[in-house]
Amino acid sequence: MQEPSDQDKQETVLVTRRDVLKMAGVGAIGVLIGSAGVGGVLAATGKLSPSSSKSATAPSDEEIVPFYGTHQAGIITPAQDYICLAAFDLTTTKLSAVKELFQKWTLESARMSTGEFVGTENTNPNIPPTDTGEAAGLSPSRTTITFGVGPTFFDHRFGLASKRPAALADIPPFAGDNLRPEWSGGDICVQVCADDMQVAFHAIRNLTRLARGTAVLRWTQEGFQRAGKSARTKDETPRNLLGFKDGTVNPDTKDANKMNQTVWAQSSDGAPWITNGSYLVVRRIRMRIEVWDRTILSEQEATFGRYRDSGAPLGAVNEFDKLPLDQKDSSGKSIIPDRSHVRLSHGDGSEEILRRGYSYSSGVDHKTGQLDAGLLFICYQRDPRKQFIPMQKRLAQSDKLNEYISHNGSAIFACFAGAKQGGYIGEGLF
Ligand SMILES: C=CC1=C(C)c2cc3[nH]c(cc4nc(cc5[nH]c(cc1n2)c(C)c5CCC(=O)O)C(CCC(=O)O)=C4C)c(C)c3C=C
Ligand SMILES: [Fe+2]
Repeated sequence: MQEPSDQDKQETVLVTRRDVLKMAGVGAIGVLIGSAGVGGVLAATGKLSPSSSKSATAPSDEEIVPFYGTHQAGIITPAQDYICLAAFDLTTTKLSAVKELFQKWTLESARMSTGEFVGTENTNPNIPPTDTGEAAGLSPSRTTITFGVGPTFFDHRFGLASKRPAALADIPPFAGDNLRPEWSGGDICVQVCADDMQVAFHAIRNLTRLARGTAVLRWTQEGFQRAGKSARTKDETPRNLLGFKDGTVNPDTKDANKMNQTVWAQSSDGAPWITNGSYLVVRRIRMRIEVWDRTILSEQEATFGRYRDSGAPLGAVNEFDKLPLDQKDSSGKSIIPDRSHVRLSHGDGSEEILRRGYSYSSGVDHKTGQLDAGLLFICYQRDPRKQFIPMQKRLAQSDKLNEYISHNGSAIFACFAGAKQGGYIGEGLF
């Protein structure tokens, strides 16, 4: 049999999305998609037989990350290639409106995660389409949409002050911070990750549209990790914009006990509604790329405490070797320098965070003519007071890397537990 051409494959997916539209008029779409997914819709429309719904032309299981579950997707999910991170401020003072927003966001996020359109009405010529359309024909791309609320969510406006968890601490100022309000804070955050930037953008755009009258965007930041297709090996650690492998040491997301110890908030932690959720800390960290590029290799490696090429710790051979923190050279100096990034971030090893960062490049800083590029540092944890905050305090004080970076955005959010089908994100709080 002749292999379908790329054009054929695209056509089939386009048909999928048009079929979804047509079926919306029948009113059975939610039930159908809830139980069968997009492949089921295709099958029901006769465009694909059920057995072919996992073919190259229909979204396969690998392209869909389930939205519903005990935990929100997008936290321990293996990182996708792209991120669109958005912080919103609420413009309403009615808690009922906030609750409705989360209900709408939940339903539509679940749909977008399977590659469906937002809403049901896209063909009536007399009204604007409910979906903005730019993701038509695109795969679900492992989209995950993750929601959280910041400390300001618990101020006087909604009567929720008593529900603010102690772990949702204000991030204290750190030495050298250069924070800007336009990249900091927010009542709500929405993290969209996907293997296609257009799909991620589509999600943020449509969620913003749904929030009209209730919340407005405060800031957004897009980021990238690497292009999945261009990575030589799927499991290779991605490199940051300073050229080093970044993400080598991270708690094992497949180890459920470890995740309960380090990432997921527990019922014993004090705020029932956040149980099975997690705390997100975001820092927008600009890199002084031009200065770094004039720095000799041995100094770059001493800055991180790792070799650039292999990613191995200085004094070791392989990327995943243990840090030889006690090893000294002939003059008695530590092989992993005292002020190196890995030594300081590692500390005594008792504080661990789940890093899920992305590189960003946001054009030129017109004041200096230099690139505004760096790391959108993202980490998840069970309690930032015991994890991110003490770690960043050490780094801010002495990290050699500080010569080459500047933290210009900061935010913290309590990310809800996952939702059950029929429920909604944030249900325990409202
Ligand atoms: C407060 C937490 C951290 C910030 C902020 C941070 C910024 C930052 N990191 C890199 C690059 C690398 N980080 C690496 C390791 C590493 N970093 C942190 C924490 C923060 N980093 C931790 C906990 C670790 C692991 C420490 C350990 O136990 O070994 C590495 C080495 C490779 C790796 O393990 O990923 C690199 C490279 C940049 C560029 C940056 C700010 C721009
Ligand atoms: Fe780091």
